[in-house]
Parts: sequence; structure tokens; C-alpha cells
Amino acid sequence: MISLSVDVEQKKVIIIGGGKTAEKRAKVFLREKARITVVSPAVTEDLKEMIKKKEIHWLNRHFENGDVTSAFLLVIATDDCETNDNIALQAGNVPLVNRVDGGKGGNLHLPAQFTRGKLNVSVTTQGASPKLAGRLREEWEKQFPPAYKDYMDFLYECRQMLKASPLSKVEKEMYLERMLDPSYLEREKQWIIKEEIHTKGGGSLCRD
Ligand SMILES: C[C@@]1(CC(=O)O)c2cc3[nH]c(cc4nc(cc5[nH]c(cc(n2)[C@H]1CCC(=O)O)[C@@](C)(CC(=O)O)[C@@H]5CCC(=O)O)C(CC(=O)O)=C4CCC(=O)O)c(CCC(=O)O)c3CC(=O)O
Ligand SMILES: NC(=O)C1=CN([C@@H]2O[C@H](COP(=O)(O)OP(=O)(O)OC[C@H]3O[C@@H](n4cnc5c(N)ncnc54)[C@H](O)[C@@H]3O)[C@@H](O)[C@H]2O)C=CC1
Repeated sequence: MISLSVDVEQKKVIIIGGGKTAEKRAKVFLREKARITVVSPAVTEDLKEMIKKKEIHWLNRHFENGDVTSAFLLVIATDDCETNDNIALQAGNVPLVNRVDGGKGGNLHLPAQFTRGKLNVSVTTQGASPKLAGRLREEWEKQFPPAYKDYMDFLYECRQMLKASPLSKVEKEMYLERMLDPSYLEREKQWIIKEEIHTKGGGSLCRD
């Protein structure tokens, strides 16, 4: 298995099951602006809230064969292994299948993850120890303070400026390396380097 970043915005995500794990998945995919349908005869309080707010769609019944055909990403999250096996069998043409009980027929795991703007850090143990994945996420979150959000925008902006500049490959490399020094988490230092690149012919400069 390899880790990929997948854009699910406006993509159809179908979640079978309405329990605690289904709720966790619905929250993750809603944050990413997917179009979510939950199929389950019962849903958690939080899912009910999301349904009431029309953030997600609910089919209030048990799974039926054919429910999954239009999914871009399917989450199989009932608490019944045989039902999950049957759903997996129906999902042959679904590109992405997350089977939360770790059984056969899934082709992706949800990693433990966090973001700081454009930075996304995620880790998976492929079912060996979800708890270890969570523990690592907690440790790494501490290493990346909230200031990283703006820092990521700064790195992005500088890289675009460098790409548009007439600087040599070696000089560009030097700037890309220098910006990784932790001191550039400070706004004032960010401004200094941006001005420097701009003076040397690198793209436009916007001060917010
Ligand atoms: C295969 C996978 C599903 C998939 O492919 O998506 C899966 C499967 C199962 N998890 C179970 C249990 C627990 N899962 C967690 C936590 C997380 N589990 C997550 C992912 C995954 N879990 C995928 C593998 C990813 C990997 O290994 O890296 C995380 C990373 C992401 C998320 O789910 O949001 C999230 C941490 C997020 C964070 O902290 O950031 C905890 C700890 C806790 O809740 O504190 C426990 C209790 C302790 C324990 O049991 O270990 C059970 C048994 C259930 C039962 O006993 O009934 C199964 C089924 C089985 O393995 O049989
Ligand atoms: N992080 C993870 O990935 C975790 C995964 N799990 C796994 O997730 C699975 C579900 O666990 P929970 O969410 O805790 O269970 P839960 O008991 O909270 O929810 C199960 C849901 O499935 C629904 N359901 C049952 N039969 C159905 C059917 N035929 N069609 C549609 N919906 C149906 C029920 O109505 C209920 O909403 C378990 O297999 C467990 O092993 C559990 C904990 C963590």
C-alpha cells in the first residue's frame, strides 16, 4: 500500500452504517466538502444533527444491493461482518472502498492525520495498531504549532515567486533551503526574504 492525497470535494461518498465509526468518517469527508449519503436504519445524534442541517443525505433503511454503484468512495461501516462482506462484494466498480472493520474488499485505510493549512501529516499502520497511529499523530501535532498554517502559505508564495524569477537553479535551491530554517516561522523574517526574492526579479509581492 502507498499513501495518496485524494481530492473528494463534490465527490459522492456513500457510508453504509450510522454508528460511531460512520460518524467519524462523515465528519472527515464533510470537512473536505464531499457529497455524503448515509444508509442505515439508525444514526448517532451527531449524524442526526448533520442530516437536520442538510449537510448530509440519509437513507433511513438497511443496505440494499445497488446502493453503492454511483459511489466515488464507499465506507463500509456496519457492525455486522457478514453484511460488510456482502457490501464489499457489490462494490466491484467503486474506485475507493474503505472497510472500517479491516475485512476483505477494501482498498484504503483512513490514516491518523492533522493539517496546518497546506501541510497535511498522516500516518497509518495498515491495521497493525491504530492506537500507535493516533499516538504518533498526537506527538507530531505538538511539533507543528498553529503558526505553521501561515508559514505554509509563505513557503508556497516564495516558491511561486522563485519559479517566476530569472534566478539561477543554484540560487533558487539556496532560497528554498534557507526558508526551511525554523526562524522563518516569524512573520518579520518572512517579509525580509520575500522582499529579497522580489528585488531579484521574482514574481509579485503581496503584503497582508
Ligand atoms: C483498518 C482501520 C479502518 C480503516 O481502514 O479505515 C481500523 C480498524 C479498526 N480500528 C479499531 C479500533 C480502534 N481504532 C482506533 C483509532 C483509529 N483507527 C483508525 C484507523 C483504522 N482503524 C484503520 C487502520 C489504520 C491504521 O492502522 O493506521 C484511525 C487511525 C483513523 C480513524 O479511524 O479516524 C484512528 C486514530 C485516529 C487518531 O487518533 O488520529 C482506536 C483508538 C482510539 O479510538 O483511541 C481503536 C481502539 C483500540 C484498538 O482496537 O486498537 C478496530 C477494532 C474495533 C472493535 O474492537 O470492534 C478496528 C477493526 C479491526 O481491526 O478489526
Ligand atoms: N477507527 C476505526 O476504524 C474503528 C473501526 N471499528 C469497526 O467499525 C465497525 C462499526 O463499529 P461502530 O461504528 O462502533 O458500530 P456501531 O454499533 O456504533 O454502529 C453500527 C451501525 O451499523 C448500522 N447497521 C447495521 N446493519 C446495517 C445494515 N444492514 N445496513 C445499514 N446499516 C446497518 C447500525 O444501524 C449502526 O448504525 C465495527 O466493525 C468495528 O470493528 C470500530 C472502532 C474504530
